[in-house]
Amino acid sequence: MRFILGSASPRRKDLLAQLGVVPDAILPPDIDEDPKPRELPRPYCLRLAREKAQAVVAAPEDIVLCADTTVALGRRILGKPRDAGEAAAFLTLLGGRRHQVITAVAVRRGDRLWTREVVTDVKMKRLSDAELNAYLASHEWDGKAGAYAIQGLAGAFIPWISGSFTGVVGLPVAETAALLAAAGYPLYRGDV
Ligand SMILES: Cc1cn([C@H]2C[C@H](O)[C@@H](COP(=O)(O)OP(=O)(O)OP(=O)(O)O)O2)c(=O)[nH]c1=O
Repeated sequence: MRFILGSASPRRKDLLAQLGVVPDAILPPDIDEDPKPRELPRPYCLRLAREKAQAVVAAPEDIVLCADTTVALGRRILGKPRDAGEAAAFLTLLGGRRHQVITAVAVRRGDRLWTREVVTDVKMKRLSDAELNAYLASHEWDGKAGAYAIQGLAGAFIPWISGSFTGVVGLPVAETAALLAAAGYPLYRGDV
């Protein structure tokens, strides 16, 4: 059995390391991440995690783990911003409100698939022009759903969350441990 991380995200690799899991291979899937017309954030996020896990080529005994993180403002999906202008628009929408960060995790072994979704409520303060401009200049928004990363400078904008911090960063470690155990990954055996 090999453990394959199907993700290009360095955060996901680091969060797995927190569980003592080191991938034998990293094979990021390349799927179309466009939402379907009128698709809601939770079904979208779960669909993407599933499609990522199905897209990774693996042997039947291998365990594949993929995830997707989506920022939802009501029914609206805020994906990864295309440029600084879109990042500014996202952060302006999120500031002064509560939103949800959904992370769906999919673990596949052969044709069996285990999934979990974790939803976290996040409150972001309204940003001043100086805060917004400094954040845009940092480029930390690049490649992040909703145009921010709670684990970096944007932590200063987030006074409150309810849910899973690791879920917001990209991989909820408690739920991931449970999925890996369900798939037969030898998590708590020191000899692997
Ligand atoms: C909201 C938020 C998102 N993110 C990141 C996690 C994800 O990497 C990214 C959302 O994009 P994803 O599409 O979930 O993941 P990815 O494209 O980075 O990697 P892959 O599909 O190969 O697994 O946003 C943070 O790092 N911190 C945060 O606070």
